[in-house]
Amino acid sequence: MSTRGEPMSAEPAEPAEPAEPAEAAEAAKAAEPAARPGAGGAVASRRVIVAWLLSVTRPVLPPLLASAACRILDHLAGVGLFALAAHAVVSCALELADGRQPGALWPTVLTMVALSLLKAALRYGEQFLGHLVAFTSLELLRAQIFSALAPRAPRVTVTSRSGDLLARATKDVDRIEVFFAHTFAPAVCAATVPPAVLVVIGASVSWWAAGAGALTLALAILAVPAAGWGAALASSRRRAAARARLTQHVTDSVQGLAEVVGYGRSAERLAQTARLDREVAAAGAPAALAASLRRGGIQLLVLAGPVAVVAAGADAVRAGTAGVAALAAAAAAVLRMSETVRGVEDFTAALGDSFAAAERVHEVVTAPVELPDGTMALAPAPAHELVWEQVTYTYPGASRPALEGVSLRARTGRWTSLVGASGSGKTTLAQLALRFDDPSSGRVLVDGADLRDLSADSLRSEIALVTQRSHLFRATVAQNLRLGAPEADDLELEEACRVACVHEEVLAMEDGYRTVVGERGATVSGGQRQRLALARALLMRPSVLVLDEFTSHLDPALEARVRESVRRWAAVGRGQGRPVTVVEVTHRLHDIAGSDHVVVLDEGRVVQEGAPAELLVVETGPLRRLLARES
Ligand SMILES: Nc1ncnc2c1ncn2[C@@H]1O[C@H](COP(=O)(O)OP(=O)(O)OP(=O)(O)O)[C@@H](O)[C@H]1O
Repeated sequence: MSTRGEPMSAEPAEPAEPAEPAEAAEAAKAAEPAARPGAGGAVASRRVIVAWLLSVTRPVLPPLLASAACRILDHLAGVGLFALAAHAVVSCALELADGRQPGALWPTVLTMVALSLLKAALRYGEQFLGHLVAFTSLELLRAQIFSALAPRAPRVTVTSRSGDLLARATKDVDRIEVFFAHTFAPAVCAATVPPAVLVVIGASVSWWAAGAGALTLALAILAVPAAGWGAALASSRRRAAARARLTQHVTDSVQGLAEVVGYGRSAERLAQTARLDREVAAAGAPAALAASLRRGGIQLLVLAGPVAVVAAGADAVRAGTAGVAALAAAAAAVLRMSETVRGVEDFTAALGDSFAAAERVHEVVTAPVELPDGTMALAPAPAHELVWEQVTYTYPGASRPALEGVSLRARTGRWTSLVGASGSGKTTLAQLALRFDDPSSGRVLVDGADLRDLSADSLRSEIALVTQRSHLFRATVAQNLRLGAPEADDLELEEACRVACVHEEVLAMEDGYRTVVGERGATVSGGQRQRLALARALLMRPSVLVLDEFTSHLDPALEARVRESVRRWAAVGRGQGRPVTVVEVTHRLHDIAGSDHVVVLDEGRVVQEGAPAELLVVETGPLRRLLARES
């Protein structure tokens, strides 16, 4: 429990400079590209990232190509407009200077109007198709993230920070939009429009003028954007990691709002948020500086381009092989290609962020599945036997095992209670039965089959887990109940709620079973949430029910009612005349009298087990010590 005066998180209270070791370690951990399974493996090379992003766009390749084609034609139309205008103006000026009446301008004006309309349509087409590609690709990316997380669930929730995963699935994915919407088409355009225009200039005006234009454009498109790219990418990576820490902190603060306010820590949390905000800004400063320098350099080259074209093409005019108006049109065309250059500059400035985000998402998508699904299906049965055989388990990153050499048996159709002091390993043992993770050594068996060999789907359709903190979604009561049994009808819903002793309370809610429970079940009481979670599990008609402190929020009278009701339900089970297997984790020792078998755990080991009647008469020993502590 946090007490006044101590900071609540690993992040220190203000002042934060210099960073404390704990904070530095935390920051380094967050900056690590692939700390845990939620993150993944090592950072992939840029080529791999680009290939992966392009592979994501495969289903949207036609609109992507169409968008690039629209941009190319749009830019060519822009160049044509500028060249036409420059040609017309200089021709008129020359004719006036010679004392002649300028020729009719309306064909030029009409052509320019037509080009402008075409340009507008092409621009709209490029934007529309580009964003269609981007949003479809982002949708595909999010689907990739969730399908990558699904086989790692629920382990990923044990080993990864939810705020970090949230940042990867939302903000990082959004940042990749730049790659899809603003990179491919500008890059293709920059690679095609200038060469095409320069060839026309070379053939119709002067190859020297074309060469001068090519030099300035090549420097503006290739050399300057590449300068400082490595440093900018490193800065973007640091900023992405800093943003993830900020998201983690804000998520934590919002989820723990009651504690933050209740313990008077609002100012401290705000100060920590402000510090993390400053870290984000500081991490991104080098990238911003590089972007400003690039912009200045490109601007200079873009303006130098027409001057260089005129200087290099002057000889052709003097030699009479090119006209002044044509040279002016060439200079205007090169000036107009600043739009093409700007496209490259824009995506270069944002690409660092986009790449850093893509790397973080790629880590999630390509992280190895640490719990490969088994191929055998667990055959449905009225009940199953669970066996933990010499199980040792250490949480990722933990220095000592939570369980050490635990062997125990939860017999078919019996009620087994796991008791022990806080931290003795009861929950870990229960979670291993649903394969939240694999034991570091030893095996967990269902009816003799190793969980590693069984498919997760078949396992989870037979075994249901009710925890003390079961999650309710922001959905109706009925939708929450149907999570594991979508086909259950209303009568079955009501029956499950009756067994969980919550039916009357649901009926009393504003819209009964259609009442929307707030995010994380915020609009129902802790006890109601527990009983709804119990009803949800019962609705699945499991043959093994794992109950982890499932009555911890209930008052003694209600708890006794619920327990009695669940015992009656368990005795009938799936209605095949045989009781289901129940494994219960409990602190409440007065409950164990109704169990068939009691296992006492201490510091990750089994220290006593037997029928309650045998254990309760023993005058000394672990259970007696626990009972003494309780009274
Ligand atoms: N995600 C985790 N990462 C690292 N260590 C963990 C994690 N979850 C639990 N532990 C540690 O594993 C040990 C066993 O925890 P477990 O939750 O299984 O105990 P428990 O007997 O169920 O405790 P309680 O009765 O308080 O719920 C404890 O030392 C705990 O600190």
